[in-house]
Amino acid sequence: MTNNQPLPPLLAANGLCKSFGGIKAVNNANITVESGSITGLIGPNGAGKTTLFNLLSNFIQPDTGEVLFDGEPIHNLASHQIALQGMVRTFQVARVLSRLSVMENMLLAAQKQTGENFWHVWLQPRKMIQEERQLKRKALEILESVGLDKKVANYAGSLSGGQRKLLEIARALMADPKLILLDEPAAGVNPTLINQICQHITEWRKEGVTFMIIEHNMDVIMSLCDRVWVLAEGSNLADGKPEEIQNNSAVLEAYLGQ
Ligand SMILES: Nc1ncnc2c1ncn2[C@@H]1O[C@H](COP(=O)(O)OP(=O)(O)OP(=O)(O)O)[C@@H](O)[C@H]1O
Repeated sequence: MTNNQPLPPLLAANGLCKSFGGIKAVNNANITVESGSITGLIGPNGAGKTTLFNLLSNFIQPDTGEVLFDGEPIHNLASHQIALQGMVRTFQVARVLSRLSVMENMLLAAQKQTGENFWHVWLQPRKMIQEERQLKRKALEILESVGLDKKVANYAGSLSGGQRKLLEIARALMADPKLILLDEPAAGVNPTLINQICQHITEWRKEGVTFMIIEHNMDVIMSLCDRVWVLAEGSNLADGKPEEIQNNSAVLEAYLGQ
């Protein structure tokens, strides 16, 4: 039997609203992210992009509307449960644990470790040690792929801004995510490192990771994304392929009118 039904989106936001006092930061926003895509989210400063990310990851609760991840509502799930389901995020200012080493930052992000359970530490110490070894190997592989393998023993706080962003993305990958929400991965990063980050994102997508990216750097958006959503004043302004968005007069007006 053939099944020609299109796959449901990996992430869907329906009618999201969020106000802070009198400010409607997100106002009836609708977004979908297809599995396997690199999806962009752009808009002028203050358009509501980060607030929308916070809602998509249930970091904050919407006033109205719902978010479905893999077809399931996420409003009752805590951040770690959402990560276990396969959605992780990074922040505009990378949130690494400065006083821990790069490796410790990576290991903390790993999911489903036997060692997380107190009784397993007592009952299965060998299994725990094996798992830790495997996790370290995995962490090292990911760190190698982003060029941070020489820094494993360094404090995360000693990394440059760009390297912290790489560490944050590397850490997100430790959770074997289906979807990573990246908040301005190129902001404050030098052009060489931006190119590297873009190459890594393309590689990871080939390996099956879906991305949603907020970014002000239009070269990054245009070169990476399959589809771009545009927010203005908290609401959907446009969505489409990068070249369609580039030539959309309403989008140009929203940016130029800033
Ligand atoms: N916690 C908060 N309390 C009050 N107002 C907020 C809060 N968070 C966001 N806002 C307001 O909501 C609006 C949208 O902000 P948001 O940070 O989501 O925009 P953005 O598109 O991510 O902006 P930028 O591109 O400048 O980062 C802004 O007017 C902002 O001042």
